[in-house]
Amino acid sequence: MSIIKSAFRVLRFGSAKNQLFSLESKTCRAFSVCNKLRQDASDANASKINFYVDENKEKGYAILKLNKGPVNSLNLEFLTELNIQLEKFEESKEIKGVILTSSIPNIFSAGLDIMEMYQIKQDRGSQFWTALQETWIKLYGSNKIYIAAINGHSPAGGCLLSISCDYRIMSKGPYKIGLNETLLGIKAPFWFRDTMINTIGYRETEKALQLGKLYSSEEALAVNLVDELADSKDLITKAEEQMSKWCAIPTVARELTKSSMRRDTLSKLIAQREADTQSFIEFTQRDSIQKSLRMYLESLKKPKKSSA
Ligand SMILES: CCCCCCCCCC/C=C\CC(=O)SCCNC(=O)CCNC(=O)[C@H](O)C(C)(C)COP(=O)(O)OP(=O)(O)OC[C@H]1O[C@@H](n2cnc3c(N)ncnc32)[C@H](O)[C@@H]1OP(=O)(O)O
Repeated sequence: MSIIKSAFRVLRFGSAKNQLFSLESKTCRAFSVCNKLRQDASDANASKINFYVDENKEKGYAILKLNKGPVNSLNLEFLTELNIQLEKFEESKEIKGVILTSSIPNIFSAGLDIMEMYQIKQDRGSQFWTALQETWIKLYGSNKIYIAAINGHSPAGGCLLSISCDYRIMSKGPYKIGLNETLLGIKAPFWFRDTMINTIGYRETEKALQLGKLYSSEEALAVNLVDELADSKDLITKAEEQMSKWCAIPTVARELTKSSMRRDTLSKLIAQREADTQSFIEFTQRDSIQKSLRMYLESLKKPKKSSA
């Protein structure tokens, strides 16, 4: 059961009951829009393996490895598949927690697939944004323990995935993490911002978001964007050690505590999902934004200087 649902339970007889049930029904409507997409995604991607799941039911946790080459960029189909998997974890009685990592060396996730924002039709854009909202609500609102084992670069949407987890361990190395949206000419959505504030505090977020700052792993540790650094070869072992520690905490007390910390941030998006999607569509259709995205895409496609 998700944090949102348990929040409804806890407050069932309280004065917030009507407001929360209205939030829940809005959420359910938005989720049902995704049902057909889910079916399409599972049909279309039956032959592709965009992530691996390694479940250790004896120990009570799973390892989810993102595997969508070349850079785990998040497009509609990938997000839809991930949402199905997150739901399976949430419903599992055996799985208490999930280690989220990537099978692609040096890359955790390059964030949102920029092609989902560039010259995209309104319908697709709307489905894409709804799927992204759902991923965040499921991850940030999960009752399970999520530990991010960040094995490489984690910009923008990759950073959002990481900060939606409960604990972050990052590989030592020349990797970057942060919300760099302003460098693409766009403003980070309020729920990206709020998740960042909840992680590193207001002042640091204000600087980081305006500058589009990408932190090195050492800098990320210094501002609590990540909780721990590890040598690449030890990353998963360290994540498993941490997971055992979290799994040993009394479950209901931990879940209620997590829920109480995250409920307000989640409710803010849930109350205005449709308006947020409209803002995304309106914003990304602006000529100035399309121009910025085109320039950014071109800079990504430029041949890289040889290191030799
Ligand atoms: C009123 C307000 C309303 C709200 C408005 C909302 C507006 C939208 C808000 C959301 C915005 C942003 C969130 C995002 O996540 S945007 C994505 C940001 N990501 C990045 O900036 C990362 C870009 N990528 C990199 O920096 C590097 O690729 C890397 C991750 C460091 C890896 O480097 P590498 O050298 O190993 O690989 P590289 O050669 O660069 O890339 C390989 C190929 O992959 C393509 N690619 C990389 N990143 C992306 C991406 N994010 N989307 C799509 N494609 C990507 C790259 O172009 C290469 O392609 P090719 O092989 O040359 O064809």
